[in-house]
Amino acid sequence: MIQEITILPGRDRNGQAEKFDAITMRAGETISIVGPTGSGKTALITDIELLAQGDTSTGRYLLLNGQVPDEEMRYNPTKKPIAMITQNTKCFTDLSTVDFLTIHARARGISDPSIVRRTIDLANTFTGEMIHPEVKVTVLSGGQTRSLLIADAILIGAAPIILLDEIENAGIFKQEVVRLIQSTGKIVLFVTHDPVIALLTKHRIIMSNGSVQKVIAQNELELRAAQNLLELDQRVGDIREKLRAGHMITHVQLA
Ligand SMILES: Nc1ncnc2c1ncn2[C@@H]1O[C@H](COP(=O)(O)OP(=O)(O)OP(=O)(O)O)[C@@H](O)[C@H]1O
Repeated sequence: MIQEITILPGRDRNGQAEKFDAITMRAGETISIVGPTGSGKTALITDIELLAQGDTSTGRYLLLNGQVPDEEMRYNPTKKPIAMITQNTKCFTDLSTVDFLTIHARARGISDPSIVRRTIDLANTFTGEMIHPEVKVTVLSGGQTRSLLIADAILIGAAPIILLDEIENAGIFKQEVVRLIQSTGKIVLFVTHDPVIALLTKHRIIMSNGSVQKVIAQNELELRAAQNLLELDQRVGDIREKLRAGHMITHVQLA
């Protein structure tokens, strides 16, 4: 059982040693990774995905439960404790959504038949475009695919660590994702440019020039700011959904 994952420092893009001792993330924690374009966010999350052992461009090392992970954990997909979902993650299989989830649930030894419906229902709370159970996974939109895979990772997948790389950009209700994911007991990292996700996560890793600059813990003030931003974001989201559905906006909705 993975209780914690630790990042040990490597080098920045100029080859200088990173200035932190170790970052340990524990089960049930949400962490965002923020920073300007090109600051090394994807490189950091990729180090975690690969369970790097000084063998990537950053020279970082990863520990699981304080130990060097064994080769099986790194290279055997059935043992790997990490699921990564990016903007480019797609399902390549000629199956309907319901069949795809049924096979995954069977492979994971889950016998409760309601798991498939619950996973599709959960995915539909993350996306404004309803996923129909009989639709083929290959024809799902980008937002639907990410919603389905996140719901699948939460309810069916066994991976205790979930990495989400810039999921916010297409048709995803990200506040729902953060809210629901916080109660799963998993370690979840979001690479994000989105202030709502950044403020809702318990910790925030700040990147610059390929290195970790600091780690900020969520505080009361930021949590309140997040709530205000969330209300604003909700209103923007409502208007976005109306526009997507072809409606017109009245000044009352903008007030
Ligand atoms: N510590 C490092 N050492 C060497 N190269 C690095 C390091 N960190 C990042 N890089 C390289 O710098 C480039 C930009 O990094 P990366 O793609 O991770 O940035 P990003 O913050 O994810 O950017 P974006 O917001 O545009 O997605 C990549 O080619 C990456 O391999």
